[in-house]
Amino acid sequence: MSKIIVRGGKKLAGRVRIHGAKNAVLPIIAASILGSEGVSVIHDAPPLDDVLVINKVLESLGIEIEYKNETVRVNAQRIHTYEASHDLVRKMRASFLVMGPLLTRMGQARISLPGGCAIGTRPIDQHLKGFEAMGAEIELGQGYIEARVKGRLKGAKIYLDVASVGATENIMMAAALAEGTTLIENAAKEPEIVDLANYLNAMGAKIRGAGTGLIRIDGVEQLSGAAHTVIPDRIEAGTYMIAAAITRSDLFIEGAIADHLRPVISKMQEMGVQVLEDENGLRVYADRPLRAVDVKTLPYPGFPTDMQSQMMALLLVADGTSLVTETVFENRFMHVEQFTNMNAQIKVEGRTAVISGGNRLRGAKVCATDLRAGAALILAALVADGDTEISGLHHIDRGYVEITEKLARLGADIQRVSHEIVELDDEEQGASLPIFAVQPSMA
Ligand SMILES: CC(=O)N[C@H]1[C@@H](OP(=O)(O)OP(=O)(O)OC[C@H]2O[C@@H](n3ccc(=O)[nH]c3=O)[C@H](O)[C@@H]2O)O[C@H](CO)[C@@H](O)[C@@H]1O
Ligand SMILES: C=C(OP(=O)(O)O)C(=O)O
Repeated sequence: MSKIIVRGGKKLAGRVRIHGAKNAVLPIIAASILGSEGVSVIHDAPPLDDVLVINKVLESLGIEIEYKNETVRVNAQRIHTYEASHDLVRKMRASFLVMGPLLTRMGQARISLPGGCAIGTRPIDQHLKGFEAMGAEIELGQGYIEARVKGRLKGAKIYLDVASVGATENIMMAAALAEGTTLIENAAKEPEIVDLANYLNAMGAKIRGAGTGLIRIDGVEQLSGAAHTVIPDRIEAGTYMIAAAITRSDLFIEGAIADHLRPVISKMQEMGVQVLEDENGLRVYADRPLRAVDVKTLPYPGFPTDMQSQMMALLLVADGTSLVTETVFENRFMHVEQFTNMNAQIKVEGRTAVISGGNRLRGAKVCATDLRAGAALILAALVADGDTEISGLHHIDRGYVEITEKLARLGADIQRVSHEIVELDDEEQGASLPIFAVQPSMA
């Protein structure tokens, strides 16, 4: 078992490079399934566990994948099966994004029910409603979903009951090879949807309106592999913006796109954080006391749910009482209990957390209960008194490239240690003792 140990109290300084967006690259790799000619070359694919999983899902379908130097090459000319391996799909919710591409390309897809962070029930009814509207027959088996269509999917008008990111992406990919025109109404507007549409259009698709609530897809008969560079990760960028503010430091967040971060920038400015926009990124510094603010998560362009826990960490050090309301996922306050272990004062009332800022945070043993909760605990630990030990790192590894090394390079006192069993010989003790070994830093 690995842990991150942070000794709080250090100022940070310097530049941090933002990697490609996890939530953009996963659907883009899934969309590569659609390319029946040529090869796709996807640049700025971040080295994350989730990227390795989606690559393996494609490999298990018989697709050729090569992943080197943050570039994924996908040759999907031949596909051997329409069934995605259960072991891989259960590891990551985004694996379900292969359903739309497989169904439209092969006429059939069989996928296990997806896993993912335990932040809510996360149904897939809107994805299935879209496929059915396009003529697919859906069968729900024990632990899997099978979809079939005779001939090609047919374009349809699909109104999403919730502006789901995944459903918009899955339906957009399925519709790209459907016969006729598909309209997605109440579509999600996230930048990752736009990135996916740009990639699909580079493959030969005809998609307009991505980034608005109405997306029009004119189906084509064939798509080919294409080159694409993934957008920078707005959630990773937002996390480092908060690292700058919470430690009262001055950081340059290289590659951050201000337009993708409007709600985060404006909330931080409302708190008194300085954010300066530059064509190469954002400079963020905090040189005055921080004010409490209220935050409500919403679909884009609202405040992102994936930044809620990190923002809560920042509100813990602000003067006054803040309200954080989570409207996207019904179970995304698991970090509250962990923050409380660090001496934070938070009360949860339904979907709202009431945060009494200004309590001195104390180092503690805490656990990352999901990906962003893990990042938020690291942020709080940067300013806590004493040492904080964070476990549950498999969550953090899904979405942050070298977070320990990046923060250490900026000046944080942070290290990752792995728990190993070391055999001592008879003379020493005659027993196995666990020790913590510091992993070699990439810094
Ligand atoms: C890999 C990826 O891109 N993950 C992101 C994606 O997840 P994901 O695509 O799973 O999130 P959705 O936008 O689909 O979910 C939003 C809300 O819609 C509900 N819903 C969704 C689908 C459906 O068929 N029925 C339904 O009711 C969900 O339960 C949730 O309450 O968007 C979320 C919301 O910005 C982010 O937190 C995740 O980081
Ligand atoms: C919830 C997240 O990811 P996923 O949808 O892959 O679980 C996230 O990126 O914060």
